Amino acid sequence: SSIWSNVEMGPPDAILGVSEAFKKDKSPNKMNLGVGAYRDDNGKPYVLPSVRKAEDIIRSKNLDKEYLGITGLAEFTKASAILAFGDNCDAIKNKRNVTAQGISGTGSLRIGANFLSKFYPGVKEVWLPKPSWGNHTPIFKHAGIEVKQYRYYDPSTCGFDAKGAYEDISKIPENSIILLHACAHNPTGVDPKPDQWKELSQIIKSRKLFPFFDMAYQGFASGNIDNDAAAVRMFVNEGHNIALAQSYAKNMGLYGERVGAFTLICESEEEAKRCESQLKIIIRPMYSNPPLSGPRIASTILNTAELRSQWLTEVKGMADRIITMRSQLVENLKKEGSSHNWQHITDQIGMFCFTGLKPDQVARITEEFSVYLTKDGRISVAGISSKNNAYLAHAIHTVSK
Ligand SMILES: Cc1ncc(COP(=O)(O)O)c(CN[C@](O)(C(=O)O)[C@@H](O)C(=O)O)c1O
Repeated sequence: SSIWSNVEMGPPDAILGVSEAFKKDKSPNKMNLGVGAYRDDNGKPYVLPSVRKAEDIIRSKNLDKEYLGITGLAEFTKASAILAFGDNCDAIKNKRNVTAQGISGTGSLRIGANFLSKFYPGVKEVWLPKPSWGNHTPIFKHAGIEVKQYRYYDPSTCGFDAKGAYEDISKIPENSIILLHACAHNPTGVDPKPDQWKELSQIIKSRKLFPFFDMAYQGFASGNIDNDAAAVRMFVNEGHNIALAQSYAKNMGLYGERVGAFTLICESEEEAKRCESQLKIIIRPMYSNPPLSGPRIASTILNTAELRSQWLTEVKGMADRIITMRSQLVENLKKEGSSHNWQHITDQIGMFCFTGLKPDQVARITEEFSVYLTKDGRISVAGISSKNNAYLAHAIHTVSK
């Protein structure tokens, strides 16, 4: 028998597999509402003009292609920490942060998970919201951290299960790790309100839990980078020394450039230096040093005043288009005569909408209308345009009446 005869065919990725099926569909009305990637109102991928301008600036500098250091491009990681924590964050001013460039959000989560697996002195279990981004579980498991869940989503309201979350988090064993989506929760689009974040901060402090924030949509959720980072900043101000994974895939449209950062807020600059040295020892045998071109783009945008403000209008433009698609979809569902309450479609925020469609309704809408979405009923709102919004409303109404 051949050397790999024991290797079984694995299942397609729950999210990326939807795009593969979409590509095979010949229907002229097909809609890909699977992967969380922004499309403009013509359904086309969108390269931000500020990104194109940054590329022109970089090209004119004729830079070399030398290796970056293990923790990446310093002008990128410094700017990334300021974007996340704000200009007047004491922890950043006192250099209590270690910020390393990661391979987008996934890679930043992964080096963080590996660091925690090796050095976290508490309970090596991470508590994810139920449901969470599908990739969170294998990222932590592959790093040797067990995964548990706390109640987060209430199917009866398609909203935040505050009571359930508070109850479950109050029972998490002390010194465990808790993962929090900073904004635009994936897959539900449901975010706690500011007063609910305050309550979560209190409970998490009382249980001595270690907060690991995943911020993959800063600016993309509300259209405002400060609003979207409010929970992260409030936690740091309340004294939590958090970990943070950032992604620039969505808010700068740098998907395939793989631009991200991992931050650890430490007790002191001296502790940050020790943690940085160990983070480098983890990264070096993993991929040695991170990619060059993406962080140069992000750093040029973040560190060039007029490009930064142009970028802010562009990311708000993306957020606004998504918000418009949500309200148009609710309007069109009303026009279809749907008797359901679709308020959650506009209450939810960010890239995704948890429609509440059941697996059999998801199967039907794909089969009969070539609308592609994940089995859990999550749709990527960016896949909707003013041209196919009514079609989608008709399809949803037909399978849900
Ligand atoms: C909460 C969350 N965290 C991290 C990431 C990582 O993203 P990246 O490594 O590309 O920076 C995603 C992307 N999730 C998806 O948008 C999605 O759920 O469709 C998609 O890109 C994916 O990879 O699944 C995410 O939704």
